[in-house]
Amino acid sequence: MAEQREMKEKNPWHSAVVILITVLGITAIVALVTTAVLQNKPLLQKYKYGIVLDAGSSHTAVYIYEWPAEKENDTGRVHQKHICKVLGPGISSYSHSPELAGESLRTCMKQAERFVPIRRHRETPLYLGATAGMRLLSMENQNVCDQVLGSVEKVLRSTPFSYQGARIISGQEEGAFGWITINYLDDRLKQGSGTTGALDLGGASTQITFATNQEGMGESAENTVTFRLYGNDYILYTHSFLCYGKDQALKKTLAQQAQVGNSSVLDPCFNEGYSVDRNYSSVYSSPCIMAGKPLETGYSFTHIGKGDASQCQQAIRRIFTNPGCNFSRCSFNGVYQPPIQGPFGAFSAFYFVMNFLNLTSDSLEGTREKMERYCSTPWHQIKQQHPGVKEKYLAEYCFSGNYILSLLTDGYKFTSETWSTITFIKKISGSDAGWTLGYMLNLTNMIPAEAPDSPPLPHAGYVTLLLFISLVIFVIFLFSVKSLWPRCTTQTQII
Ligand SMILES: Nc1ccn([C@@H]2O[C@H](COP(=O)(O)OP(=O)(O)OP(=O)(O)O)[C@@H](O)[C@H]2O)c(=O)n1
Repeated sequence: MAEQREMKEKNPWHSAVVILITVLGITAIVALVTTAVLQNKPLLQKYKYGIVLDAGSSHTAVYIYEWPAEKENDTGRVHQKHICKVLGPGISSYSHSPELAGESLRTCMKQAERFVPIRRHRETPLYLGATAGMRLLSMENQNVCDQVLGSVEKVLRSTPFSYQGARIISGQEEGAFGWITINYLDDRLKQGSGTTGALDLGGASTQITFATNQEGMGESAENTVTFRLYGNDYILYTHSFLCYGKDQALKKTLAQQAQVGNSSVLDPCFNEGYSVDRNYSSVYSSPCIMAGKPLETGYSFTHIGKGDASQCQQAIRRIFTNPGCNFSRCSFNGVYQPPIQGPFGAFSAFYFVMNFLNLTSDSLEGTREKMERYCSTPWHQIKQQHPGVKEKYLAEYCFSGNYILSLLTDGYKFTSETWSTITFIKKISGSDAGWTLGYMLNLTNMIPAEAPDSPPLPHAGYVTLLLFISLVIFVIFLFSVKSLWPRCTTQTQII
């Protein structure tokens, strides 16, 4: 006790300073920890929304997208919240009663009102993009086409959303925005790493799009699209083949097998035992089949299945014309195509068909074999094996599988080696592969041309580092303070 008293007398501030430093230190640590915890606690996230209607040739789908309000430029942030499939056919099928085209959208638009919070309705952009069905209708009858667009516009304007327009998008846009969608969802754009090509098969058109090096792209300006995204330049090859979607390709194949006047058509692309009465006018009812269209198409015929995959592919090959290639290389119909550069994502009907036929992970040879087997299976057996599948789809799968084989190999020149670079996909990270997301990202400027500046550390890392460094400084400080009074401890220990 005497020594302690002696020490206090020697260092009158000792106890007070040590207590003060300890209190300040503890207070600082508590403050730092509290700040770190508060900064990192999950915030109540606010979301924004965008709606895109894909008015395709076979049907219309309404896509609702959602993204965190504060982080619009972060790759992969926008995701599909909901999809509503409009009942009935695509809007181009309402040419006889255009006003019903708009009416057909009402149910899905009501659904959209429920999926987007009311307070966001007014600011939610709403777009409609029509694809190949409307491209064909505009070729057939521009006036009716305008009436159909007017009818959908009227209904979309009556919704509480921010209507931004209904238009027919070009085949080039359809291809390029499909490419943006899959690469955005795969998080490849911000990384600036290699990209994935896009293969899209619809009912009335099909698109092929892939990034390629500059060499050779000067050959065909109409097949070139350039983008600068997140500070990276992309030169894309893209082509849309109108009339080569799978429904129009089926009509083309049937038309070139049918001879008007014949009462039956024996079709290798349909299963044996399949037999349906059709009218020739249904085959020729498209601007895609103008060539060879007879003046009188009022006859009917019986469409009979023969079930032969090899013969079917021969028939399909004849719809790809070969008028000569004016470029260094072509795909088909004299269209320029540089050497394919994979990997590729194949979506829409590419996926529906190959998924149904269980062909999403087979080699090219395996695919050919399975197609032979599928097509030679009698129709009654196919129906028995797939009782839940819509009969129209079921009947067409032999044709559709062979068409995909032929389009990819005879058309786009995929080989046994490059076949494995194709992945058949429906969704990526919960969002459908297709042009709609890319279209919205582009129109809302959500993908910047330059990479946004980002701090060197993420927020959580920054707070943790700050806390750690502060603790180290505090500990060093304590040790230094302790060493300022060596005699206190030494003297106490000696006694
Ligand atoms: N389960 C399904 C769903 C659709 N389909 C077929 O897939 C094609 C439709 O693909 P989609 O991408 O929806 O085409 P659309 O947008 O309607 O056509 P386009 O882009 O050419 O306008 C149609 O032939 C349809 O019969 C199919 O075979 N199986």
